[in-house]
Amino acid sequence: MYVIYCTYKIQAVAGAPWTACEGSFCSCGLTRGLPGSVAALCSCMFQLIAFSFRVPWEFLAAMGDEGLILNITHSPNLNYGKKTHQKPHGAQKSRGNRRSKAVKRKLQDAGEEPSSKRLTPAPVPDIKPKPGKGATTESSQQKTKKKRNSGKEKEENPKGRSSVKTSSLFKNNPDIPDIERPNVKQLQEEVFSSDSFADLDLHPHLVSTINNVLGMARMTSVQKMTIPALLLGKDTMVRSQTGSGKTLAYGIPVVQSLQGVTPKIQRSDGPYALVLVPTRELALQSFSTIQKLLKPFTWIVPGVLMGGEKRKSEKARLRKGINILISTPGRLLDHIKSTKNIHFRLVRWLVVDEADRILDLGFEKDITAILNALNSQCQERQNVLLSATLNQGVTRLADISLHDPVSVTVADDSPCNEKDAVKPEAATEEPRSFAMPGQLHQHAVVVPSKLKLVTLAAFILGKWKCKRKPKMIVFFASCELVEFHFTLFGRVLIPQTSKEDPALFLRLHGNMKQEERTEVFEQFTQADAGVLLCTDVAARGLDLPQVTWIVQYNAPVSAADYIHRVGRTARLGAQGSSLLVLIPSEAEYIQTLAGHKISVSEMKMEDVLSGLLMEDFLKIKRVENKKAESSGPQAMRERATVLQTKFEDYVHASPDTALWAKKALQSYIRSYATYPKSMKHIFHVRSLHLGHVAKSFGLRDAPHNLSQQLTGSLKKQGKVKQKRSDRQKKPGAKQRFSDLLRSEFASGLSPKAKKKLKNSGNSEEST
Ligand SMILES: Nc1ncnc2c1ncn2[C@@H]1O[C@H](COP(=O)(O)OP(=O)(O)OP(=O)(O)O)[C@@H](O)[C@H]1O
Repeated sequence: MYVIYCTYKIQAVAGAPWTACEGSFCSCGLTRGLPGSVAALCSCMFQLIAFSFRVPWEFLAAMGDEGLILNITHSPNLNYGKKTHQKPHGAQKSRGNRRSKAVKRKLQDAGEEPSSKRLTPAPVPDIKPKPGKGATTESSQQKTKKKRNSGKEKEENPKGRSSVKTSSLFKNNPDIPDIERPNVKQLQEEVFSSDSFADLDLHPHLVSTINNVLGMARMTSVQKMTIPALLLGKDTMVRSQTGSGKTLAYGIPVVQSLQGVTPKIQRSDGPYALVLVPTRELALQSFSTIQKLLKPFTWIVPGVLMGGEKRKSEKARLRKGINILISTPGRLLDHIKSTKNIHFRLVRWLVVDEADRILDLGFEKDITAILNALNSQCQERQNVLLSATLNQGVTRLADISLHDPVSVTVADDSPCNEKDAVKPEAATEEPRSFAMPGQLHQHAVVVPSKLKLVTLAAFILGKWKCKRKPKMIVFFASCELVEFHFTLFGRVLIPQTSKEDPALFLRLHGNMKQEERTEVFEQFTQADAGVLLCTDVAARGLDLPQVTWIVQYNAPVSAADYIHRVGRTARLGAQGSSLLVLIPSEAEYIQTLAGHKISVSEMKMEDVLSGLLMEDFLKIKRVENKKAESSGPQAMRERATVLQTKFEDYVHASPDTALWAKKALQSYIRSYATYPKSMKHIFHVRSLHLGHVAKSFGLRDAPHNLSQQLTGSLKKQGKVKQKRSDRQKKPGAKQRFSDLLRSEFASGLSPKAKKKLKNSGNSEEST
């Protein structure tokens, strides 16, 4: 009775949980090796002795902390500089430790880091793929854990130190490797030529439209080289840097040739020119440029066909007649198969813009079918292929579509540049180097996974504080990732930016309805500042004016994609900057880029995070007149931790939001699995630390079973592959699984499109 009384007293006096005292004594080795109940009894006795001899509670608590078994709420927080205590030898075999070892094992199974300060070692819930189930699956144990955790996060300790405990953001991170930056001389192009459009043999009304409606006087280099070749009737392959004016390079000759057709073109004649582009937004943009050029030639009717629009209204427009038809390949093929009125008898031009991308997406079959339909109805035709990154795939397309082509390449690819270039193995995949805009300042920042989310947020907030607000595009690997960050930033960051001028976040991806996509595209085009979160759907061809920053939060799958993404800024001689975010295991990617003559300079993570020092909402409130530090590495780390805690609080506010974050994490892992073989030595799922990656989704723990679920699905796919190969040779199931998961092109497909995708590997982009 006395023992119980004293124990009760200790608890009452010190407010300590019984288990904590037990932990303290167990950890100091006095009860080592004793069976559980005996150890507990002995612990009581030790407490009794401690109480009788007035052993200070701090001492007991310190012992408990040394043991690192159970959390006693006295420990100071944000102790970044302080070394962690070593576990006393005796603690190894204590009951508490035995239990924590099992938990560690479980967590390690799920990819979680073994955390020494975990409060309740309950396993975190599995990802439930079915929406809405999350709310019912949380066990009471987890709820208890959450309750305790949230108490821990918010607490202010009596010594006046703030307690931001959840995010040990700056501990246990891998070292950031020194970035070796090879001496790379990028390929450069002269953007403008000295020649004017009036120097060409064009219709005077066309020249005045270019000068007065489009406001252009001088030709760009690519226009100077391409337009004359096309006016001579040659098939042409055009490669020049992003934002160099390739649209007009083909648009002007097409309009010039069609306005001179005699007798005059009738709307009901149907198509004279066919322009194929990979995405809907690019279709709209190209349509708008052609429409402007046609201003003085009102009898020539342009039109656009693209996925997401109503087929019925497109059929009606086709019936009335479209003379310059701009389309995504899938939708055109759709009409070829199902629309009676479509014919190509009079087609004189075939233009394939972003030709390499169209083939990347697996449209080769569609393109071949379109070419067959064209060839069967018209023989005399001029063909043009264009891209900033023409590759071997396009050479194949050129073989089947071009006759004796002229090749236009603006960049000075002289051998003298070659000696500086580094050629890693991966470069053999894409043997050519491509020109980059000269005024583009490219940076890369290497950030541990745990800090990735706060670093991105810090970067956006830091730029938003600048005098000139940025117009920024942030690229992600999938629709789910775009949605996740759009919502998270909208909820956590927007309320904190100034009331008069809140950050404008927009998002664009393939899972959105077409009307919404078009609206966002137009809104961002017109905006002076804002942050567009998007997938690669916005990477190609889009001419969004005055974009100042490109951020690649997830590395692209190829150097070509890198070039097109960064090519959304620094267009036509303007200034622009880009930032590539990499985790330490991905740092080698910088050398791969160097192999393609792409030179990036390093930006330090600390410099990005220091942007948080300007954010008052991240100041830590301290009690007892202790002033929070407002500068220096410690203050920067504190604020990063506060921001991370805000993200975590939002994510863990309900089971639904937690489930939503887990799904985003899952999408990230899946997208990671789709990097091509040649890049797997850098981007391999195995090199990801799930526990750390989870932090970048505001999750406090790696979802249990995530890795099993993923390998499970791959194994399942593997079995399907095995069965298939028994029956017939088909493209690998794993490959198709990868294709399905890849970027936004794989998600949100209509059942019909999914079936199509299964059969041919095509994307919904063109349908
Ligand atoms: N001669 C010119 N003078 C001034 N501006 C021009 C000229 N030619 C094109 N532009 C403008 O340059 C911008 C980029 O043109 P465009 O989109 O055709 O580039 P691009 O080479 O197709 O880029 P990408 O490879 O990214 O698709 C557009 O805003 C266009 O209006």
